[in-house]
Amino acid sequence: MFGFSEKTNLIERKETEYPLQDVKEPNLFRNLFPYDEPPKIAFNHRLVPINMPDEIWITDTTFRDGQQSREPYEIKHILKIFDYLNKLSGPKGIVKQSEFFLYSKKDQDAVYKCLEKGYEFPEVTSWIRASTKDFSLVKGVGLKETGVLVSCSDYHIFYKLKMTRKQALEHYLSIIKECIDAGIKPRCHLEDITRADFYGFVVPFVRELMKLMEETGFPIKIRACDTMGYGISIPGTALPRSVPGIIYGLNHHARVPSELIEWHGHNDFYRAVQNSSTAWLYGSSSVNCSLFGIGERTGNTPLEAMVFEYAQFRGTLDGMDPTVITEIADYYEKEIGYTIPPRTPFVGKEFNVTRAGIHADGILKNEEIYNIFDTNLLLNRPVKVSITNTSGISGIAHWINDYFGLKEDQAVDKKHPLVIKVKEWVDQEYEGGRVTAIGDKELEKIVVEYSRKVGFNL
Ligand SMILES: CC(C)C(=O)C(=O)O
Repeated sequence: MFGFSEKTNLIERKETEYPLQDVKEPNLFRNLFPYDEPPKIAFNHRLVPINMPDEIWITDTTFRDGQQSREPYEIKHILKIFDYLNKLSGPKGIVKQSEFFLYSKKDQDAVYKCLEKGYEFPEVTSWIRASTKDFSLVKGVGLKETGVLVSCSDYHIFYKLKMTRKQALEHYLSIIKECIDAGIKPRCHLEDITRADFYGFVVPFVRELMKLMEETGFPIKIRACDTMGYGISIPGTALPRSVPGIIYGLNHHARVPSELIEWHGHNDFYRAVQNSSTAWLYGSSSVNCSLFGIGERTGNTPLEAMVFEYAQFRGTLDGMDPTVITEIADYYEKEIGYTIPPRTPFVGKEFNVTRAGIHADGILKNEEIYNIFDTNLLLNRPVKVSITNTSGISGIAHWINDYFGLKEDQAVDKKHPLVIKVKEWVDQEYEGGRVTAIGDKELEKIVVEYSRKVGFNL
């Protein structure tokens, strides 16, 4: 790992108490969330130290948050995706866990079948309604950990639960105790933490959870859920929106060790990836993601993005095989029927496709000029040039070489008669009013036709 020294997660400090502030009226942070205007970002210029844990990892919510936002996967899909996650995770298990619903017989069957595979990673965990019956269900299925919803903003406490903060805190504690009594490790999903009163509710509540952890010896995970995507990663922003502030505060004021902190982000303001990286950087070991970011509304943090964030932070993929990401994308498109938006980083059809002639010219000289990394090696996706009116003669030469696999002596350059003929055809198309890109199959036909005319063997 670069630039981060060995350290303990919890620094020595004097005990500071954060009593619960049992307010009469909800604190809706109207200065930040006026509702009839876009939300606001406030700065208090407080900087907290970067504190990346010695171990970081990814957890998966494809089958929970991911599935709740789309039509359910068939069991065969779940099993195949689970295989892929295992393969991607590598021997070190960087994709550590995956969470599953247990509501229906189908959900439970999927869990049993994934467990039968006997994989160490990802570990199967559950997501349940917090009730005695559901805790015994988790136990019965043989899972060790479950997610429990403990919504923490006043939006949820006052308006959804219709409770006071004190009532909510007591209610949540009793549920978590029940979970522990049932012998299951709780993972507390602090829903809507980026709109919650951090010192008035979150810290006092999480302190109680940490006391319970000390008393019972049961690890209690704290998942910080940025339910509406309001989190801000910029240093010096004020709580409750500050991701560095939330992670630092959980770690140092609520005393949660890094390995028990997890960030769960949403992408409503395009910040999911950045916020998850920030969570890692400021002391959360775990970031919760879903494949292709499929999740409620605008989605979650894309898991594949965090594979590459991991590699960039750590300087190594640590055994993860990123070519599996391409296999998963193909599987989603061909077998599940999900269309990945073409410009999606790492997986969209166009993510490493260039159209502009000037870029194609660069690629022809040396592909590193316009490719983010060796996408062929790391993702099994060679850099591509797609032909339009702006592709130019170099773009056409690159397309022909790539499409027909022409290498070295065989490769055509921009002076080749075939390339010149095809370029004339492309120009005529656009001069004639064409506005669409030229598809691979269409161009293949034209190239084959002109190769005969110029006597070039493809
Ligand atoms: C339902 C909760 C836990 C969640 O997924 C979120 O807050 O985004």
